[in-house]
Amino acid sequence: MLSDLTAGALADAAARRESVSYADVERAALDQIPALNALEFLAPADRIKVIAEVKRASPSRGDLSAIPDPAALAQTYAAHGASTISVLTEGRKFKGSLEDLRAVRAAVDIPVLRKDFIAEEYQILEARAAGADLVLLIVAALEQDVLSRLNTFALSLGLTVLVETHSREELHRALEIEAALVGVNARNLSTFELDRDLFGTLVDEIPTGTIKVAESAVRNADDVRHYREAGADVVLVGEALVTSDPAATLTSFLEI
Ligand SMILES: O=C(O)c1ccccc1NCC(=O)[C@H](O)[C@H](O)COP(=O)(O)O
Repeated sequence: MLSDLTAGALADAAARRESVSYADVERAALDQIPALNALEFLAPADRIKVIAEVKRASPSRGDLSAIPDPAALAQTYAAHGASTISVLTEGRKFKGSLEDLRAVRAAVDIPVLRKDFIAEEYQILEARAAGADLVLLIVAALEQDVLSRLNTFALSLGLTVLVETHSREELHRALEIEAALVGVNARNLSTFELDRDLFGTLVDEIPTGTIKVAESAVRNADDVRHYREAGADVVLVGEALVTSDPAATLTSFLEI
């Protein structure tokens, strides 16, 4: 499944490249105002922080929410305490786009993450050109040399990298590239099963000073508490926000 998602994302990037060349997107990326330092926004604090996601649909859950105005949703998230906005830009299964990312970027003054299946430099340039401050790199989708190369490339553009892991081996690969922002995703990308305890089994191996993000499977405030008690600095939440009153739900998450 992950290889299909990545192959689809690469094919879509290749299609966009027909009209926007590498040189064009590089110029647009370098013309942007500097990226916000997401590590400052997500730094450990005496309360949990939330990366709030703009998520219309997913392979595991199908359609979640139409989200006619992603900018307005992002403004609601920001107004109710989100520290960063995640925008799913994958079009085939998640019904997202770079247009969503641009709209969100223009609407909020907190960091914006391009959440996609990134496997080449062109996609990172697209992210920066659209105003992203962070990109996601999924360890399971990348050979170690490619992970390292893309991480270095993203950092060179001033981006922050969220390095996503699903196992001890992947976590060690993330630490090998000295990731400053490490995510443990509860969703098994082959079976889509959720394991809220995975974060807790890996967290002790994440060094002090590294920001620890628990990704996926937050459905209510108890789940946020569970991740917080296990040691999460940040939770990344999609479905629970887009399928409810996002202001009330986010407020309840930040009260724990
Ligand atoms: O959400 C999916 O079904 C999915 C399937 C395959 C790869 C990635 C997938 N989701 C991306 C994410 O990581 C989540 O959108 C994010 O962590 C939020 O998860 P949730 O709060 O459970 O919606």
